[in-house]
Amino acid sequence: VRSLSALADTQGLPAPTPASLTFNEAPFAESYDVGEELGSGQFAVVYKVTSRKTGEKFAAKFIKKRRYATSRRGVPRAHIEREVEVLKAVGGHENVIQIIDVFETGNDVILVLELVSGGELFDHVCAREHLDEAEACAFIKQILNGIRHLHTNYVVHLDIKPENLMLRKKGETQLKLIDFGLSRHIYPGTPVKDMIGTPEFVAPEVVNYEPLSPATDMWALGVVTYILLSGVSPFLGRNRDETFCNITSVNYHFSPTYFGTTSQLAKDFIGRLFVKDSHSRATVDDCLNHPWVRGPRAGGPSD
Ligand SMILES: COc1cc(-c2ccc3ncc(-c4cccc([C@@H](O)NCCN(C)C)c4)n3n2)ccc1O
Repeated sequence: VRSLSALADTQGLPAPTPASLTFNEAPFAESYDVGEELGSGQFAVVYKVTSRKTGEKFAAKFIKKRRYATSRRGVPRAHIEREVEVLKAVGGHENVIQIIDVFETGNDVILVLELVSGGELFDHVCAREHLDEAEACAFIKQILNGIRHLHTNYVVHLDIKPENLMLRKKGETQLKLIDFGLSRHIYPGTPVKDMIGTPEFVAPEVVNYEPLSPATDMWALGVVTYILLSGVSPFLGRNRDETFCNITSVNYHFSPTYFGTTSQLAKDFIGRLFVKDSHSRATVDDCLNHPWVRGPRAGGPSD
């Protein structure tokens, strides 16, 4: 049996990184001063930090390590290593957050990341209720470029939603995809199944515990597009079960109340993503070539 690396070489796939990663064990406090808390999740806290050497500002995501295999607290090391591997594989794209360094302490793994200060796209949309088509299309094009970079590197994000899309700077429109905590490498021919993601954004294959793929991200992009244009969520029900039922039955509508002035092209773009069969769903390249995205007055209503 050839090694995974040799097999990867013949298929032109990126060679898998070694079984386990080692992280910088130099004291974090020797390199960075910790500033304000920016936000927190179930097992992670994000702080603004300052390089003691250069004075440059970064974000530092402190991920609580799971101490025992039987514990429900903290993140298993394999999941942390997977997130670091993915971030290293996709860094360097203008629409994807860049990892700078990784440290490890007794309780945490600390990801040092480029700092973005423009806030979440979610808040930007909420402040306006919804966006006009040209602004929504401009954001969607950036997200598509970021997703194309991921998918070209066999990475699937698996948690695309407005909260995980942040504006690089206040008053600017450049977006960065963050939070790769659920992301993973998925190679052709290696089925991956998992029940993960945020309910209102997950694709039918997630609900049905069927193989995940880059198409799973494309469904979520359809939900993001629908929300940017209308301010409402297409499949959200009164509870989780109703939401899942709406998703598996592809039960959505373009209500005139919210889509009365939306172009047919925009609705067609969304419709190509809300396709139950993941193999028939539009790919990131199909979307980048869609007339709504590429149109003569790209981003403006074209009908
Ligand atoms: C790489 O993974 C992540 C990166 C970041 C990240 C990276 C750069 C950066 N600059 C500023 C911030 C920031 C600013 C305010 C709040 C938060 C965060 O706690 N909430 C972001 C969205 N949330 C739903 C993940 C993060 N971040 N957050 C946040 C969560 C992650 O899981």
